[in-house]
Amino acid sequence: MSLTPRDRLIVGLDLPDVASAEVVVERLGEAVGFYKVGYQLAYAPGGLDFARDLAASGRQVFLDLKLHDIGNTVEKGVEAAARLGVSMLTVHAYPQVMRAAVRAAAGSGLQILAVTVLTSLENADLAEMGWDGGVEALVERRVRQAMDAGVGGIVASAAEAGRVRALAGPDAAIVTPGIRPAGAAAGDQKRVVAPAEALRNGATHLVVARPVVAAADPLAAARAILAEMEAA
Ligand SMILES: O=C(O)c1cc(=O)[nH]c(=O)n1[C@@H]1O[C@H](COP(=O)(O)O)[C@@H](O)[C@H]1O
Repeated sequence: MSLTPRDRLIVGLDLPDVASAEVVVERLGEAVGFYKVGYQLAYAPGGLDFARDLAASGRQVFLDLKLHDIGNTVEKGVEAAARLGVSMLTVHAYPQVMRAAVRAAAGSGLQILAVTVLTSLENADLAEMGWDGGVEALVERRVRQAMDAGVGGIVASAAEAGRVRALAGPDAAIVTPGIRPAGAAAGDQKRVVAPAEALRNGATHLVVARPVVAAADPLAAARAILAEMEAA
């Protein structure tokens, strides 16, 4: 079954509290059916209950907690997240972490996504962290390790989506943040790609937060992105 732009657009609810998130979800109405709840909202009072209720209301929810801890802690955390009824959960793409997450999610319907190299990083940032091989080589290494661990989806920049597809095979989800429509401010993102180009590169899902939730008219912003995706 082929996915529509509406199935592929994930709006990041990077907002300070549940009340603000409810306003945005209400305004976006039927136009958007897939939301991401990340640090800011998840750690706000009621944030995880909101994620659970949003999933129960029929929306798909991507819980973006980017777990990275010892295996036992990751396992227990993933088991608890699976009980919220969300569709996707991120972990950092370290082999031990990914294996623990995949083990814990087995049979639950929760898809584990491996965050390869954050879209806010470029080669100089990786060198500062002790990796001199550059972004592409590190993404490739982590995609291979993610597939070995049995992870179902990859988070990377859409700039690397073609390479990710070649390594991850036909079934993996390729979830790409750092999406910027023409003219939108990059902010702290360094590896940015426009919506249509991201799809052409092979991304299965586009994660967009500020260009929608910080827009004066979030519905108009989301519709413009969906139209661009439709034209891809
Ligand atoms: O895992 C993520 O969702 C993620 C991974 C990554 O490499 N880069 C990245 O920006 N994200 C998230 O995607 C969203 C992008 O937000 P905007 O830059 O406002 O569109 C944020 O909520 C980030 O936490």
